[in-house]
Amino acid sequence: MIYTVTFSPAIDYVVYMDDLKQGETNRSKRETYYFGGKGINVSTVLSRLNVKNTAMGFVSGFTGQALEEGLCEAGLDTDFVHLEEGITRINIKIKTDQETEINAQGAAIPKEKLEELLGKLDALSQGDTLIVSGNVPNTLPKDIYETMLARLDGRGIRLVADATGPLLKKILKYRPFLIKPNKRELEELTGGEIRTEQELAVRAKALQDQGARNVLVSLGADGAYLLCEDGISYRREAIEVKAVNTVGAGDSMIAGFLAGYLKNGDYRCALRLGVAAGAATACSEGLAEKETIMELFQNN
Ligand SMILES: Nc1ncnc2c1ncn2[C@@H]1O[C@H](COP(=O)(O)OP(=O)(O)O)[C@@H](O)[C@H]1O
Ligand SMILES: O=P(O)(O)OC[C@H]1O[C@](O)(COP(=O)(O)O)[C@@H](O)[C@@H]1O
Repeated sequence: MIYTVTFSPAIDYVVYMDDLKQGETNRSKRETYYFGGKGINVSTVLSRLNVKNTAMGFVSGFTGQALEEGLCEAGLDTDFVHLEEGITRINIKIKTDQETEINAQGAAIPKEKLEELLGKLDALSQGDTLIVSGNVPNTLPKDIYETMLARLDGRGIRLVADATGPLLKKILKYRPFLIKPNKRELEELTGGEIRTEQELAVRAKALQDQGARNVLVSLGADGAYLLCEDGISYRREAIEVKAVNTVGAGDSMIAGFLAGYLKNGDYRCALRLGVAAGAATACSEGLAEKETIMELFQNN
Protein backbone atom coordinates (compact mmCIF):
# COMPACT_ATOMS: atom_id res chain seq x y z
CA MET A 1 0.00 0.00 0.00
CA ILE A 2 1.11 3.59 -0.61
CA TYR A 3 0.84 6.33 2.00
CA THR A 4 1.66 10.03 1.77
CA VAL A 5 2.32 12.14 4.85
CA THR A 6 1.86 15.91 4.74
CA PHE A 7 2.56 17.62 8.06
CA SER A 8 1.20 20.88 6.79
CA PRO A 9 -1.43 20.49 4.06
CA ALA A 10 -2.61 23.70 2.42
CA ILE A 11 -5.30 25.38 0.48
CA ASP A 12 -3.43 26.94 -2.43
CA TYR A 13 -5.14 30.26 -3.16
CA VAL A 14 -4.06 31.37 -6.63
CA VAL A 15 -4.50 35.01 -7.65
CA TYR A 16 -3.93 36.10 -11.23
CA MET A 17 -2.84 39.70 -11.79
CA ASP A 18 -0.96 41.82 -14.35
CA ASP A 19 1.51 43.23 -11.93
CA LEU A 20 2.33 43.10 -8.20
CA LYS A 21 3.27 46.38 -6.56
CA GLN A 22 4.73 46.14 -3.08
CA GLY A 23 3.34 48.55 -0.50
CA GLU A 24 0.20 49.27 -2.56
CA THR A 25 -3.35 47.91 -2.78
CA ASN A 26 -3.25 45.36 -5.59
CA ARG A 27 -6.36 43.87 -7.20
CA SER A 28 -6.48 40.50 -8.83
CA LYS A 29 -8.07 39.78 -12.25
CA ARG A 30 -9.40 36.44 -11.02
CA GLU A 31 -8.66 33.87 -8.38
CA THR A 32 -9.10 30.17 -7.71
CA TYR A 33 -8.08 27.61 -5.10
CA TYR A 34 -6.83 24.02 -4.89
CA PHE A 35 -6.38 21.55 -2.09
CA GLY A 36 -2.63 21.09 -1.85
CA GLY A 37 0.49 20.56 0.18
CA LYS A 38 3.19 18.36 -1.28
CA GLY A 39 2.04 14.92 -0.10
CA ILE A 40 -1.59 15.71 -0.86
CA ASN A 41 -0.62 16.67 -4.41
CA VAL A 42 1.26 13.41 -4.81
CA SER A 43 -1.80 11.53 -3.54
CA THR A 44 -4.11 13.40 -5.92
CA VAL A 45 -2.01 12.71 -9.02
CA LEU A 46 -1.42 9.07 -8.01
CA SER A 47 -5.19 8.63 -7.65
CA ARG A 48 -5.78 10.23 -11.03
CA LEU A 49 -3.33 7.68 -12.44
CA ASN A 50 -5.39 4.94 -10.74
CA VAL A 51 -2.73 4.18 -8.13
CA LYS A 52 -4.49 3.53 -4.85
CA ASN A 53 -3.05 5.37 -1.85
CA THR A 54 -3.93 6.99 1.47
CA ALA A 55 -3.20 10.63 2.31
CA MET A 56 -2.16 11.16 5.93
CA GLY A 57 -1.09 14.19 7.95
CA PHE A 58 -2.69 16.88 10.08
CA VAL A 59 -5.75 19.03 9.38
CA SER A 60 -7.56 21.60 11.50
CA GLY A 61 -10.26 24.28 11.54
CA PHE A 62 -12.65 25.23 8.75
CA THR A 63 -9.97 25.09 6.07
CA GLY A 64 -8.96 21.62 7.23
CA GLN A 65 -12.59 20.50 7.08
CA ALA A 66 -12.96 21.90 3.55
CA LEU A 67 -9.74 20.19 2.46
CA GLU A 68 -10.72 16.83 3.91
CA GLU A 69 -14.21 16.99 2.38
CA GLY A 70 -12.82 18.16 -0.96
CA LEU A 71 -10.36 15.27 -1.14
CA CYS A 72 -13.06 12.83 -0.16
CA GLU A 73 -15.38 14.17 -2.90
CA ALA A 74 -12.52 13.72 -5.37
CA GLY A 75 -12.38 10.06 -4.37
CA LEU A 76 -9.15 10.09 -2.36
CA ASP A 77 -8.65 7.89 0.69
CA THR A 78 -7.52 9.93 3.69
CA ASP A 79 -6.58 9.15 7.26
CA PHE A 80 -5.81 12.50 8.89
CA VAL A 81 -5.09 13.41 12.48
CA HIS A 82 -7.38 16.27 13.53
CA LEU A 83 -5.84 19.14 15.49
CA GLU A 84 -8.04 20.98 17.93
CA GLU A 85 -6.47 24.42 17.47
CA GLY A 86 -5.44 26.55 14.52
CA ILE A 87 -6.44 26.19 10.89
CA THR A 88 -4.95 24.31 7.96
CA ARG A 89 -2.82 26.93 6.21
CA ILE A 90 -3.73 28.95 3.14
CA ASN A 91 -0.76 29.40 0.78
CA ILE A 92 -0.87 32.35 -1.57
CA LYS A 93 0.31 31.87 -5.15
CA ILE A 94 0.55 35.14 -7.09
CA LYS A 95 0.66 34.81 -10.87
CA THR A 96 1.92 37.77 -12.86
CA ASP A 97 4.45 37.11 -15.60
CA GLN A 98 6.28 35.44 -12.70
CA GLU A 99 5.15 33.09 -9.92
CA THR A 100 5.45 34.46 -6.38
CA GLU A 101 4.54 32.17 -3.50
CA ILE A 102 3.82 32.81 0.18
CA ASN A 103 3.76 29.50 2.03
CA ALA A 104 2.43 29.83 5.58
CA GLN A 105 3.69 27.97 8.65
CA GLY A 106 0.48 26.09 9.39
CA ALA A 107 -1.09 25.04 12.67
CA ALA A 108 1.07 23.98 15.61
CA ILE A 109 1.15 20.22 16.16
CA PRO A 110 1.07 19.20 19.85
CA LYS A 111 3.09 16.21 21.06
CA GLU A 112 0.07 13.93 21.60
CA LYS A 113 -1.17 14.57 18.05
CA LEU A 114 2.26 13.78 16.66
CA GLU A 115 2.18 10.56 18.63
CA GLU A 116 -1.24 9.79 17.11
CA LEU A 117 0.24 10.05 13.59
CA LEU A 118 3.27 7.94 14.53
CA GLY A 119 0.89 5.35 15.99
CA LYS A 120 -0.96 5.15 12.64
CA LEU A 121 2.37 4.73 10.81
CA ASP A 122 3.26 1.82 13.09
CA ALA A 123 0.84 -0.25 10.98
CA LEU A 124 3.09 0.06 7.89
CA SER A 125 5.10 -3.00 6.97
CA GLN A 126 7.38 -4.66 4.40
CA GLY A 127 6.56 -3.62 0.84
CA ASP A 128 4.61 -0.48 1.76
CA THR A 129 5.64 2.85 0.24
CA LEU A 130 5.74 5.99 2.37
CA ILE A 131 6.06 9.42 0.80
CA VAL A 132 6.94 12.23 3.20
CA SER A 133 6.73 15.63 1.62
CA GLY A 134 6.80 19.30 2.41
CA ASN A 135 7.70 21.67 5.15
CA VAL A 136 6.86 21.21 8.84
CA PRO A 137 5.52 24.01 11.04
CA ASN A 138 8.34 25.79 12.91
CA THR A 139 6.74 24.79 16.21
CA LEU A 140 8.02 21.24 15.63
CA PRO A 141 11.63 20.21 16.19
CA LYS A 142 13.76 20.35 13.04
CA ASP A 143 14.59 16.65 13.37
CA ILE A 144 10.97 15.49 13.28
CA TYR A 145 11.33 13.60 9.97
CA GLU A 146 14.35 11.87 11.44
CA THR A 147 12.42 10.87 14.59
CA MET A 148 9.62 9.49 12.46
CA LEU A 149 11.90 7.53 10.16
CA ALA A 150 14.01 6.15 13.01
CA ARG A 151 10.80 4.59 14.33
CA LEU A 152 10.04 3.03 10.93
CA ASP A 153 13.59 1.92 10.19
CA GLY A 154 14.28 -1.75 9.46
CA ARG A 155 10.72 -2.60 8.37
CA GLY A 156 11.37 -2.78 4.64
CA ILE A 157 9.28 0.30 3.84
CA ARG A 158 10.06 2.04 0.55
CA LEU A 159 10.65 5.65 1.50
CA VAL A 160 10.27 8.68 -0.77
CA ALA A 161 11.20 12.12 0.54
CA ASP A 162 10.67 15.60 -0.84
CA ALA A 163 11.55 18.40 1.53
CA THR A 164 13.82 21.41 1.67
CA GLY A 165 17.48 21.28 2.74
CA PRO A 166 17.87 20.66 6.47
CA LEU A 167 14.83 18.35 6.70
CA LEU A 168 16.04 16.26 3.78
CA LYS A 169 19.70 16.12 4.77
CA LYS A 170 18.90 14.53 8.12
CA ILE A 171 17.06 11.58 6.61
CA LEU A 172 19.52 10.46 3.96
CA LYS A 173 21.00 7.97 6.41
CA TYR A 174 17.69 6.04 6.31
CA ARG A 175 18.53 5.21 2.70
CA PRO A 176 15.39 6.64 1.05
CA PHE A 177 14.41 4.86 -2.15
CA LEU A 178 13.91 8.25 -3.83
CA ILE A 179 14.56 11.89 -3.15
CA LYS A 180 13.53 14.69 -5.53
CA PRO A 181 15.35 17.95 -4.98
CA ASN A 182 14.88 20.66 -7.58
CA LYS A 183 18.02 22.40 -8.83
CA ARG A 184 17.88 25.15 -6.20
CA GLU A 185 17.44 22.63 -3.40
CA LEU A 186 20.34 20.53 -4.73
CA GLU A 187 22.50 23.65 -4.78
CA GLU A 188 21.55 24.50 -1.20
CA LEU A 189 22.25 20.94 -0.07
CA THR A 190 25.58 20.47 -1.79
CA GLY A 191 27.17 23.90 -1.62
CA GLY A 192 26.58 26.51 -4.28
CA GLU A 193 25.62 27.14 -7.86
CA ILE A 194 25.50 24.33 -10.40
CA ARG A 195 26.71 25.59 -13.77
CA THR A 196 27.20 22.51 -15.90
CA GLU A 197 25.59 19.12 -16.51
CA GLN A 198 28.76 17.51 -15.20
CA GLU A 199 28.49 19.44 -11.95
CA LEU A 200 24.84 18.39 -11.70
CA ALA A 201 25.87 14.73 -11.89
CA VAL A 202 28.57 15.20 -9.25
CA ARG A 203 26.14 16.89 -6.85
CA ALA A 204 23.48 14.19 -7.28
CA LYS A 205 26.17 11.57 -6.62
CA ALA A 206 27.10 13.40 -3.42
CA LEU A 207 23.55 12.86 -2.11
CA GLN A 208 23.67 9.23 -3.17
CA ASP A 209 26.93 8.82 -1.28
CA GLN A 210 25.15 10.14 1.80
CA GLY A 211 22.47 7.45 1.55
CA ALA A 212 19.81 8.25 -1.08
CA ARG A 213 19.29 5.25 -3.36
CA ASN A 214 17.84 7.11 -6.34
CA VAL A 215 18.22 10.86 -6.85
CA LEU A 216 15.76 12.60 -9.17
CA VAL A 217 16.69 16.22 -9.78
CA SER A 218 13.91 18.29 -11.29
CA LEU A 219 15.08 21.15 -13.46
CA GLY A 220 11.81 22.99 -14.21
CA ALA A 221 11.57 23.85 -17.91
CA ASP A 222 14.96 22.15 -18.43
CA GLY A 223 13.63 18.69 -17.62
CA ALA A 224 15.13 16.26 -15.14
CA TYR A 225 18.17 14.17 -14.25
CA LEU A 226 17.95 10.76 -12.59
CA LEU A 227 20.82 8.97 -10.89
CA CYS A 228 19.79 5.39 -10.15
CA GLU A 229 21.05 3.13 -7.43
CA ASP A 230 22.85 0.91 -9.95
CA GLY A 231 24.93 3.94 -11.00
CA ILE A 232 23.16 4.43 -14.33
CA SER A 233 21.91 7.95 -14.99
CA TYR A 234 19.31 9.38 -17.35
CA ARG A 235 18.80 12.93 -18.57
CA ARG A 236 15.44 13.91 -20.02
CA GLU A 237 14.55 17.25 -21.53
CA ALA A 238 11.25 18.81 -20.51
CA ILE A 239 8.27 18.41 -22.80
CA GLU A 240 7.55 21.71 -24.52
CA VAL A 241 4.26 23.05 -23.22
CA LYS A 242 2.71 26.45 -22.60
CA ALA A 243 3.22 26.86 -18.85
CA VAL A 244 0.13 28.09 -17.03
CA ASN A 245 0.88 27.23 -13.40
CA THR A 246 3.88 25.22 -12.30
CA VAL A 247 2.77 24.88 -8.65
CA GLY A 248 2.67 21.15 -7.95
CA ALA A 249 4.80 20.20 -10.99
CA GLY A 250 7.41 18.61 -8.71
CA ASP A 251 4.78 16.68 -6.74
CA SER A 252 3.21 15.51 -10.01
CA MET A 253 6.61 14.35 -11.21
CA ILE A 254 7.04 12.21 -8.07
CA ALA A 255 3.57 10.71 -8.57
CA GLY A 256 4.25 9.98 -12.25
CA PHE A 257 7.66 8.51 -11.47
CA LEU A 258 6.25 6.21 -8.78
CA ALA A 259 3.27 5.16 -10.87
CA GLY A 260 5.69 4.24 -13.66
CA TYR A 261 8.18 2.50 -11.40
CA LEU A 262 5.56 0.46 -9.56
CA LYS A 263 4.26 -0.90 -12.85
CA ASN A 264 7.44 -2.68 -13.96
CA GLY A 265 10.45 -1.44 -11.97
CA ASP A 266 11.83 0.27 -15.08
CA TYR A 267 13.61 3.53 -14.17
CA ARG A 268 13.70 4.94 -17.70
CA CYS A 269 9.97 4.48 -18.09
CA ALA A 270 9.39 5.91 -14.59
CA LEU A 271 11.36 9.03 -15.49
CA ARG A 272 9.43 9.40 -18.76
CA LEU A 273 6.10 9.27 -16.94
CA GLY A 274 7.42 11.62 -14.23
CA VAL A 275 8.49 14.19 -16.82
CA ALA A 276 5.12 13.87 -18.59
CA ALA A 277 3.23 14.37 -15.31
CA GLY A 278 5.34 17.43 -14.41
CA ALA A 279 4.74 19.02 -17.81
CA ALA A 280 1.05 18.12 -17.69
CA THR A 281 0.64 20.01 -14.42
CA ALA A 282 2.75 22.93 -15.67
CA CYS A 283 0.34 23.43 -18.59
CA SER A 284 -2.83 22.92 -16.50
CA GLU A 285 -4.52 25.42 -14.17
CA GLY A 286 -4.41 22.99 -11.24
CA LEU A 287 -2.90 19.53 -10.99
CA ALA A 288 -2.83 17.49 -14.19
CA GLU A 289 -5.61 15.13 -15.17
CA LYS A 290 -4.78 11.61 -16.34
CA GLU A 291 -5.69 12.33 -19.99
CA THR A 292 -3.16 15.18 -20.25
CA ILE A 293 -0.42 13.13 -18.59
CA MET A 294 -0.99 10.11 -20.82
CA GLU A 295 -1.19 12.20 -23.98
CA LEU A 296 2.16 13.85 -23.21
CA PHE A 297 3.63 10.48 -22.18
CA GLN A 298 2.58 8.76 -25.38
CA ASN A 299 3.67 11.57 -27.69
CA ASN A 300 7.12 12.17 -26.19
N1 LIG B 1 7.54 25.05 -17.75
C1 LIG B 1 7.64 23.72 -17.82
N2 LIG B 1 7.53 23.08 -19.01
C2 LIG B 1 7.61 21.75 -19.12
N3 LIG B 1 7.82 20.93 -18.07
C3 LIG B 1 7.94 21.50 -16.84
C4 LIG B 1 7.85 22.91 -16.65
N4 LIG B 1 7.99 23.17 -15.33
C5 LIG B 1 8.17 21.96 -14.73
N5 LIG B 1 8.14 20.96 -15.63
C6 LIG B 1 8.33 19.52 -15.39
O1 LIG B 1 7.98 19.23 -14.04
C7 LIG B 1 9.14 18.80 -13.31
C8 LIG B 1 9.10 19.36 -11.91
O2 LIG B 1 9.14 20.76 -11.94
P1 LIG B 1 10.08 21.65 -11.00
O3 LIG B 1 9.64 23.06 -11.18
O4 LIG B 1 11.51 21.35 -11.31
O5 LIG B 1 9.74 21.06 -9.55
P2 LIG B 1 9.36 21.82 -8.17
O6 LIG B 1 7.92 22.24 -8.34
O7 LIG B 1 9.55 20.78 -7.13
O8 LIG B 1 10.32 22.98 -8.06
C9 LIG B 1 10.35 19.24 -14.14
O9 LIG B 1 11.46 18.39 -13.92
C10 LIG B 1 9.82 19.18 -15.56
O10 LIG B 1 9.94 17.87 -16.08
O1 LIG C 1 5.37 22.37 2.40
P1 LIG C 1 5.93 23.53 1.64
O2 LIG C 1 7.38 23.40 1.30
O3 LIG C 1 5.61 24.83 2.31
O4 LIG C 1 5.23 23.58 0.21
C1 LIG C 1 3.83 23.63 0.10
C2 LIG C 1 3.42 23.97 -1.29
O5 LIG C 1 3.99 23.04 -2.16
C3 LIG C 1 3.04 22.61 -3.11
O6 LIG C 1 2.70 21.30 -2.76
C4 LIG C 1 3.62 22.68 -4.49
O7 LIG C 1 4.85 21.97 -4.53
P2 LIG C 1 5.75 21.84 -5.81
O8 LIG C 1 5.50 23.04 -6.68
O9 LIG C 1 7.16 21.75 -5.29
O10 LIG C 1 5.35 20.55 -6.49
C5 LIG C 1 1.82 23.49 -2.95
O11 LIG C 1 0.64 22.79 -3.21
C6 LIG C 1 1.93 23.94 -1.53
O12 LIG C 1 1.35 25.19 -1.32
